Amino acid sequence: MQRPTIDADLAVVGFGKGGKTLAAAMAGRGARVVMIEQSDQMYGGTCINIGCVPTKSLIYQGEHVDPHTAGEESFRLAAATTRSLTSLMRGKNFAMIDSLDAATVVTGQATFTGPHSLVVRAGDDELEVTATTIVVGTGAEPVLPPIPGLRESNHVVTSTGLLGRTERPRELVVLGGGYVAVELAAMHAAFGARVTLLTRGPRILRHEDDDVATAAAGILADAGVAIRTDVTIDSVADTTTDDGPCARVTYRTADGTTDTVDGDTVLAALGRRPVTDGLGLEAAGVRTDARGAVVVDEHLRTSAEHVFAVGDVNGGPQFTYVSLDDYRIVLDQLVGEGRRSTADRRAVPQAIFMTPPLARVGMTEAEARETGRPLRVAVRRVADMATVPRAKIADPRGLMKAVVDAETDEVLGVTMLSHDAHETINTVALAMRHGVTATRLRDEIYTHPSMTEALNDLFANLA
Ligand SMILES: Cc1cc2nc3c(=O)[nH]c(=O)nc-3n(C[C@H](O)[C@H](O)[C@H](O)COP(=O)(O)OP(=O)(O)OC[C@H]3O[C@@H](n4cnc5c(N)ncnc54)[C@H](O)[C@@H]3O)c2cc1C
Ligand SMILES: NC(=O)c1ccc[n+]([C@@H]2O[C@H](COP(=O)([O-])OP(=O)(O)OC[C@H]3O[C@@H](n4cnc5c(N)ncnc54)[C@H](O)[C@@H]3O)[C@@H](O)[C@H]2O)c1
Repeated sequence: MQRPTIDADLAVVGFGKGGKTLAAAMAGRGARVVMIEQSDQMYGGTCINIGCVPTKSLIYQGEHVDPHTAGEESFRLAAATTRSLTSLMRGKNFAMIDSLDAATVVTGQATFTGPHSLVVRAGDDELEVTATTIVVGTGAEPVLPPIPGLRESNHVVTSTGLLGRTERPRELVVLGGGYVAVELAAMHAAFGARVTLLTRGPRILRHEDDDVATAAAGILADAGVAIRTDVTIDSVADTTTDDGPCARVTYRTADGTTDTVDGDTVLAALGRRPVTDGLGLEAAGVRTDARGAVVVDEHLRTSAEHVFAVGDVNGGPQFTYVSLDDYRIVLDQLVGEGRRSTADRRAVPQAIFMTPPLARVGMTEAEARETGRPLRVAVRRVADMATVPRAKIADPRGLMKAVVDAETDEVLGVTMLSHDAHETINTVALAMRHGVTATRLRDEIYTHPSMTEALNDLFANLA
């Protein structure tokens, strides 16, 4: 029997930030758009359902735990609020596309069958979608390295499994020292879980300078996260102790000693890789690289002229706002002047939502030193900055760091581990993008009291 077919101007695979925004923009211009999403629990993509929104909701609520309520109960309430929030946003996202006359949302898993055709499967149902232009926005998924017992354990979860929990873990073991590991370790500690974090390098947050990562680790330790560095994870095995069923993680430390830690929950936060398996990209002539990422040019065009890839799947930085910028590039290709490109991206900021948050734009000091440029560097403890009284009341922890070219006065990078850092960093990023010098940032007028005014102090202390 022949499959039913829909013909469209644009087919988008994956309801993530870049894909959905493009689908809405194109359908709004009257193009016939088919938006394909494999799960009815994922309208809106990773960020809304299993990424930024649930983590940030739980982190925020963890920062405001009622001291009179037990941690488990606070967590239960926070999880329920978070679930309502993601469910509301999922519904709104579905409606945003579904309500457009020119758009059709199809729920099922898409696979390429030819350069311009996809089959979408949901159970026994199959639908063929043909389109002039196809955009792949299938995101990324957690990596589970071949550590013996990791996949087999009943207690190991990825961020998706952990964020789906309504009960707080009693003893959480976190494997990894990056974004997901730090955010979820800090959040669970704030709700009173016992948390142990195992990381393979000499410190967490391997992309940051030593002084910054050490300060962040100190804050996490004070918040109750036990951090073990230079660890090699040997195995995970399910067992039962006096506390009940759990997983035992066996690891080696730098001096070769073997140790173990038990957790009723073990979070594998060991990186995320692009989702391209089973997409049938070869049928469309779309190439992938060794990591499975779709290979794209600076306009996000793949090796097939009419197929684009946006978001995590194209191997770029894994952030929602980068996926959004990918949308702008593809829209410009489809209906604009075709000038916008990934090469335009400068000073893209990032933030890890521990408490206080850690945000950076541009280079670390270590990266800047590698360029061989003459540098001036300022490192200031927030507690020593006379200009941030509000932070002294709210949260005096952390430090700020600026790295500047000593000859040109160009700001090369700023790191903030401080109250409101995720907001303040955007001002610095904008300044860097528009060539505002360190001296100008030092002498600008900022509101008082605010964290931004700390820039007066930071840039006055370059040495
Ligand atoms: C725990 C966590 C916290 C995060 N926090 C932040 C944060 O605070 N800030 C930030 O900027 N970024 C954060 N990120 C990263 C951010 O979520 C991602 O970079 C972003 O969501 C990627 O969007 P995307 O457009 O690539 O697609 P995604 O949003 O990943 O969407 C891809 C969609 O494609 C669907 N799909 C896959 N294969 C198929 C198929 N064959 N057929 C049909 N549909 C398919 C999937 O179901 C999914 O819905 C976080 C990530 C995680 C995991
Ligand atoms: N606030 C945010 O913007 C935010 C929050 C969460 C996630 N994200 C995005 O999602 C991406 C994925 O997050 P993530 O934390 O999973 O990845 P990550 O790349 O940030 O960290 C991965 C960690 O796993 C460790 N690791 C990898 N393989 C290992 C192994 N075999 N043994 C031991 N350790 C190993 C690495 O050393 C690192 O510490 C991030 O890079 C980020 O782009 C962003």
